[in-house]
Formats: sequence, C-alpha cells, structure tokens
Amino acid sequence: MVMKLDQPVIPFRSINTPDISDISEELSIFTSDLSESMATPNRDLAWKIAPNLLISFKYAWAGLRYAFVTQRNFRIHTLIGVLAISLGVFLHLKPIELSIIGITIGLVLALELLNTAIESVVDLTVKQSYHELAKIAKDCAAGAVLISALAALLVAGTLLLPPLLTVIKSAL
Ligand SMILES: Nc1ncnc2c1ncn2[C@@H]1O[C@H](COP(=O)(O)OP(=O)(O)OP(=O)(O)O)[C@@H](O)[C@H]1O
Repeated sequence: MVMKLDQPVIPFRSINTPDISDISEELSIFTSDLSESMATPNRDLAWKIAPNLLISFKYAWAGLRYAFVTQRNFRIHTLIGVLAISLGVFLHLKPIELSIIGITIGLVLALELLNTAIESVVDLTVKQSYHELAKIAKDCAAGAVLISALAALLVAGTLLLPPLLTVIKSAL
C-alpha cells in the first residue's frame, strides 16, 4: 500500500504510547506505596503487636514452652534430637555431618510447632464440630511431621549407625 504524501504523519510516540518517564513515575509511586505498607503493616485485626524484638522472642519462647508442655510428640522429638546430637559428638562425627543432623532435627521440631499452630487455628475456627476441611488441614499437618521424622530417621541411619556399629564391634 502506498501512503499518500498529504496524509498526516503519525508520530512514533503516539498519544496511546506511554512516555517512559510516565512509567518510571508510576513505578516509583507503586514502590513507595509498597515500602510504606511494608514499613507500617496493616495489622488492624491483631489483638496485640510485639513492640520490639525482645518481646517477640518472649512470645516465641512462650510458644516453645506451650508445645513442650502440651505436645507429647514435641517432647519425644526434642529428646531424640538431644540424644542424636550427643551421640554424634560422642562418635566424633565431622562438622558437616553434625550440621546435617542439626538441620534435620530443627526441621522436625519446626514442623511440630507448625502442626500445633494449625491444630489451634482449626479448633478455633470449627470449635468441636466436624468439618471435612478441618480434617484435611490437620491430617496434612500431621503428614508433614511424619515425612520430616522419616527423613530424620534416614539421616540418623546413614550418619550415626555405621560409626556406632564400629564402636560396638570394637568393644565386644
Ligand atoms: N474438627 C474436625 N473435623 C474433622 N476431623 C477432625 C477435626 N478435629 C480432628 N479431626 C481428626 O482427628 C485427628 C486428630 O485430631 P487432633 O486434633 O488430635 O490432631 P493430631 O494431629 O492427632 O494431634 P497431635 O499432633 O497432637 O497428635 C485429625 O488428624 C483429624 O483427622
């Protein structure tokens, strides 16, 4: 198609094409909004907000105490964790091996805490009534703990069992 010469030439930056400075201005407004909302999070629904880091630690410690006192599985996993680390030190495991055991124990305990948190939220929501979604939430949370415990068993079997058997054999 041949363009007639007397046709108005549409400039490359037409009225519909946003100016790059407009885009960067909008972007800076958006990012400043975002950083503002991150600096002052909207926590209107929270009953109380920890005023400083020390108080946050106090609440975290209260959560750990609650889980330890009320959750039998948390106590069992804590005991097994302490025994596994002690055994690892006794067997002179390498720092990397002790670290892997430590990470695995930490994962199990952290998932136990999340399981307890999910149970509490579910109970708070549905109270003592049966709900299929409550069942799914609790069963999946318990499943997550089970997976981490099986992984911990695998790690313990791989890293602790061979040197332990060597020590036992040499003692016999
Ligand atoms: N409100 C509910 N609606 C449906 N099913 C529920 C409800 N509450 C509990 N259940 C079922 O009963 C199971 C046991 O509930 P519970 O609250 O004791 O959790 P749990 O994971 O066994 O606790 P823990 O980790 O302390 O052993 C859940 O896994 C779920 O299958």
